[in-house]
Formats: sequence, structure tokens, C-alpha cells
Amino acid sequence: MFKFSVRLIKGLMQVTAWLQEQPVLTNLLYRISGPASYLPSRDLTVTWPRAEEHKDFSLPNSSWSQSMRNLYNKYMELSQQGSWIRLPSYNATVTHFTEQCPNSAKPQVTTRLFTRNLDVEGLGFEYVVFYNQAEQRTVCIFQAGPYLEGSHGLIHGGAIATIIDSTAGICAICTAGKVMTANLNINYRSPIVLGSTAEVQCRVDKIEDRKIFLSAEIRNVDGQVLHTEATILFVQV
Ligand SMILES: CCCCCCCCCCCC(=O)SCCNC(=O)CCNC(=O)[C@H](O)C(C)(C)COP(=O)(O)OP(=O)(O)OC[C@H]1O[C@@H](n2cnc3c(N)ncnc32)[C@H](O)[C@@H]1OP(=O)(O)O
Repeated sequence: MFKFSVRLIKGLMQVTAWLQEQPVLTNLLYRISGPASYLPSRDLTVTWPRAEEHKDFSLPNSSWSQSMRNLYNKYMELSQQGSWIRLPSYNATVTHFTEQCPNSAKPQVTTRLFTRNLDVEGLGFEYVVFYNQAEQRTVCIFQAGPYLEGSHGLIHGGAIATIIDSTAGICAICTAGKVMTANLNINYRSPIVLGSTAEVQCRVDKIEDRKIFLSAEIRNVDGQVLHTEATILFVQV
């Protein structure tokens, strides 16, 4: 009886391990067992969130790895010394710009920021951006979740482009106001493993009339591995 129980438990563990390796089944299990809030809604129209519903997504949550938290703590300490500020991050672009509007002027939010479009923590991007006004620089600490896969186990190149465009965009907006990306030029130097933490460093190189030229790099947590280099042009509109 004891031997039979041990075999049964081993068998169940093998089945569970196999299930976890099946992406479609895993997704289905998430949907069945998880909170209903992350099932995709058929009604994409969301009313303006009340003040208490303005969730700041750049704060640590339970999906953050220890290395993500360490980097966050490092920049929070620098923020207390005054050189950097942590920028809040909402899940709709419009929320960033109309937070001060009186209730009557607030628009209906019908869209989601691309980088904040998943309702489950840790599946997509987890990130926080810090801005250094004196040096016209932004830093984005990010952790790439399993739904950002390109090549097996690695982040998709388009997802990398997205986090660079966003970090540079925030730097350009903080420096020059309303801008659009005109050109984004990327060299992928080494792959980024899903689940790992990395840091985007971005700076304004020069401003010519309406043109803001920036450069960016993505490195691993200790800065020793260069993953990506980019130059970005924003045009003031
Ligand atoms: C806190 C917030 C959080 C929340 C916010 C999160 C931040 C997210 C940021 C994401 C930003 C995006 O992805 S934006 C989405 C992707 N981008 C787009 O869809 C932009 C599409 N393109 C456009 O709308 C337009 O082409 C513009 C606006 C870029 C430029 O049009 P324009 O205003 O008519 O200006 P134009 O005269 O053509 O060009 C002005 C000058 O720029 C030069 N120029 C224009 N385009 C280019 C180019 N590709 N490469 C080189 N140079 C260029 C011109 O030669 C000229 O130089 P000279 O003759 O003056 O010397």
C-alpha cells in the first residue's frame, strides 16, 4: 500500500510537470483557476478610473525578482539624494497627462498602454522608470515575463524595441514635451533570457530645433553584459 502511494504521488508529479511544459494547457489552467479579472473583456470601454483606482504599476509587486528589487532600491536611494525621480506609471497613456483634470473634463479611457496591457503581474513587462533632469537621462529597470517570448526562452526583438522606445520616449517627453518617434535604430548584441532583469540606460545626445536625438543601451543587472544598443530620433509635434 505504501509503495503504491509513493508510485501514485510520483506519477502525479510527473503529470503536473508535463502539464506545466504545455503552453496552451498552462494558459487554460491560468484562465480556469485564476481571478476572472484577467480574462480578456469583450467590452473594451472602461470608464475613467476613480482616484483610488489609479494604480501605479511601477511599484514592486510579488512577481518582482530579487535582482529587480535590488536595482529598484538602488535608484530609490539615489532618488532620496535628489538626483533621480521615480516616475509613476499607469496603464493608459491618457492617465499620465490628464490626472489633474476636473472630473467633468476627464475623457473615457478606452485604450491601454502597450507595455501595461496584461492584467496578470509578471507575465509581460514589469518595469519602473527613473528620470534624471539635470543629466537628461532615463533609466528603466525591467523584468521580461513569459508572454514576451520570441526565440525559445528569449525576449522577442519587438518587445526589446518597445521598452527602448518607451524609455527614450519618456526621456524625450520629460525634456521637450509632446514628441513622436521618427526613427529607431537597434543593434541586438546578445539575447535577453525571459525572466531576467535588465536595465535600459537612455540619454539625450543633442537637440536641434524640433529634433531630439537620444541613445540607449540595455545591459544585464551588473552592467557586464551588453544586450542592445540603439539611437532614437524624436520630433516635437
Ligand atoms: C510620461 C509619459 C508616459 C507614457 C508615454 C509612454 C511613451 C511612449 C513613447 C512611444 C512613442 C511612439 O511610439 S510614437 C509612434 C511611432 N511614431 C509614429 O507613428 C510617427 C509617425 N511619423 C510622424 O507622425 C511624422 O513623420 C513626424 C511627427 C515624426 C514628423 O513629421 P513633421 O512634424 O511633419 O516633421 P517633418 O517636417 O517631416 O520633420 C521635421 C524634421 O525631422 C526630420 N525627420 C523626420 N522624420 C525623420 C526620420 N525618420 N529620420 C530622420 N529625420 C527625420 C526632418 O528631416 C526634419 O528635419 P529638418 O529639415 O528640420 O532638419
